[in-house]
Amino acid sequence: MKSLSPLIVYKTAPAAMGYRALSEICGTRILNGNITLGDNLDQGIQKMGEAQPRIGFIGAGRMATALAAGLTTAKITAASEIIASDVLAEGRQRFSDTTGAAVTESNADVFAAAEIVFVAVKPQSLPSLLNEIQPYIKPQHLLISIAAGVAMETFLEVLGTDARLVRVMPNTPCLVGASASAFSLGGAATTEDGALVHRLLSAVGVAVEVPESLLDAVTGLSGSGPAYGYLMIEALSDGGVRMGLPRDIATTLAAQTLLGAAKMVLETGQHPGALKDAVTSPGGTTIAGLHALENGGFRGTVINAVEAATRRSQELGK
Ligand SMILES: NC(=O)C1=CN([C@@H]2O[C@H](COP(=O)(O)OP(=O)(O)OC[C@H]3O[C@@H](n4cnc5c(N)ncnc54)[C@H](OP(=O)(O)O)[C@@H]3O)[C@@H](O)[C@H]2O)C=CC1
Ligand SMILES: O=C(O)[C@@H]1CCC=N1
Repeated sequence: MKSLSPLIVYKTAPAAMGYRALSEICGTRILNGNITLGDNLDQGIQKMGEAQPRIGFIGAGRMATALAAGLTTAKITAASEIIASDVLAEGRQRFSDTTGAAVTESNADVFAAAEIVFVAVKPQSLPSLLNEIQPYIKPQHLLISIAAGVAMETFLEVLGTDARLVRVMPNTPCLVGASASAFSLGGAATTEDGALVHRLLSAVGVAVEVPESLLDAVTGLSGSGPAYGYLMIEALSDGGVRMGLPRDIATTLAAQTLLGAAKMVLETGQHPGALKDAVTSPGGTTIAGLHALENGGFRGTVINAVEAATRRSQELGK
């Protein structure tokens, strides 16, 4: 048996996976604050080197929780390989209850334990946060900002252009493996970093790389978009209730109808207009409903929504 401090294990493990992962492989006991590892330490360290680096979240709010839960459900990483910090006790509690992962009050703990660090605080909290975390960022860290609107230039002004930085705009359906994300590489991020981010995001949905100049538009469309979808589902359900359907049946039919329409677009590759035409019989029910939507300015309203959210994203970065 060998006895090592947690720090030594971190330094020994090639991918800094953390001693909990190593302990799962080797079998350990904790004695007087030291970890006692089994004889198969070398084998354990080798397995850790082949595995996914540990993932940290600064800010354990709604988006971080959805991402962490989605990643563990997708089995891209284990809950034991995730750590999150938050200034709010209730945020930490919700994160650990939902994901089973470790939480801490200390942002420094996250950088000590993880190689991939998601910055998941609100854009307004970023200026002070960046100054706080600047000393913790080492060459082994890959930083992933999910903050709406905040350009990578703002990060790099504080952190230096040597920082490996990726900006991502995810959305909350990553919780159920159905997110739509876009990302851009910045700073000293490598193509391997881009491949890693693509792999993580693809595990919880669809991921595309775009120039950073398009990320505000992505925010206005898919970052905020789940809320537009929920509004549409709620409104459809209200319509069904108005026409006499029980609420639970109306909501199920509304949600499944939008899910089905989305799958038809993604899986048939047909234009949404052609799919709409296939539902619309001459003189039938659908054209009556579509006419009412067009009279209400449906398309213009949705376009305005994406434009307004994009403009707000641009403002948040200033
Ligand atoms: N929610 C969404 O659907 C999406 C959100 N995003 C982006 O993700 C980021 C997080 O959003 P969301 O999860 O909704 O926000 P939340 O407010 O739910 O989570 C952020 C958490 O970080 C905490 N926090 C603030 N400052 C610090 C700090 N210095 N150290 C540690 N924790 C801190 C906040 O506490 P406190 O409340 O006290 O500030 C809060 O608990 C935002 O930048 C947003 O633009 C991107 C895509 C979609
Ligand atoms: O509302 C917001 O600002 C965040 C960014 C995208 C979705 N939610």
